[in-house]
Amino acid sequence: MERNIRAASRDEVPVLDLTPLTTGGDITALAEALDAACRNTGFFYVKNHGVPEFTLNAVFGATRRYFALPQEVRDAHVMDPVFRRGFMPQGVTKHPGFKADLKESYEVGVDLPLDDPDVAAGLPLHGPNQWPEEFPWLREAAETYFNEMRALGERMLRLVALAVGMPEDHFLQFNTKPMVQMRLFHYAQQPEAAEEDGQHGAAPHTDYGLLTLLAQDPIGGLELQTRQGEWVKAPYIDGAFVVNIGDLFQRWTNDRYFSNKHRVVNLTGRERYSIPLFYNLDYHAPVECLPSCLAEGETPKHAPTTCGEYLTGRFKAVQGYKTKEELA
Ligand SMILES: O=C(O)CCC(=O)C(=O)O
Ligand SMILES: [Fe+2]
Repeated sequence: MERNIRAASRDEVPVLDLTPLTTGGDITALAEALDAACRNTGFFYVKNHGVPEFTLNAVFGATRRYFALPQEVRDAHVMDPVFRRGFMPQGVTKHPGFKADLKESYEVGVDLPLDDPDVAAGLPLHGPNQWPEEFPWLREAAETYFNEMRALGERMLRLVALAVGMPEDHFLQFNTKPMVQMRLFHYAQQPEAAEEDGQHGAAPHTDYGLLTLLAQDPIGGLELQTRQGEWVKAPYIDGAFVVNIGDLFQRWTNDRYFSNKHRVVNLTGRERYSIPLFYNLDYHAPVECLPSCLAEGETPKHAPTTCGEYLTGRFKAVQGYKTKEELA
């Protein structure tokens, strides 16, 4: 069924050409365009981002292949509760006020060995990835794509720092062991009645972190809320990523940028696949109003926190996450 929702306009979700960032050129104008997009919906596309097309195609191919495996096979790779890497079955993600999301995922992060001091100390969400030995193609494609996207996220840190009026290397100070999370998603076709029933592919939510870099599937399905509160579709643009900002970025900017709600509804009659990468900073990175975002006479709207504390809190609220101590 076609949904009676209009597509976002190019003003609402502009396309930014990252060529100057990719080639080491002058990024001032790009930072201004990003600032304008983030003051509006907080959603934009990026093209000429430097991530090779074959790497993207390979990870989508592996994702389709993985989710075509029998459920029992995937259940054998179910994520470990402490590090949260591996297969996350349908039903785990549940946003307050909605039924559990219909999607299932494979969870990947920054791969840290067990003897890493932060892992050994039990720092939440830090640890090794989990790979099914019998399917080396999954690891191969996912790691290659993760590394490319992590590098893109890191390049974009310069851009977002300039956009908010900070020195270009501001966020790079807190980028030693960033809490980057990638999710390979599979959305089954959703029954039409599900949405009225409070169930979605992904229920309306805001993202938690700094930047989300999303590879969409050509069938579409992502919808976002404009600043006026209208739901619009995020069209598929070949070769471009959808980028949006999350709650942490809203806090850094004292709400100059807004972490906008979005959702996924898949009424296409087809399977949908998507791959978001959530770019965040180090666990202990301070999250408080940036000096450049506090106008005279203004006060910070949010209490200071850290990247890791905030993310851990959101994971607890939405995905039933428990820390190592809580599990013990
Ligand atoms: O699958 C998508 O297109 C978006 C997923 C999403 O919003 C999320 O995982 O935060
Ligand atoms: Fe999201």
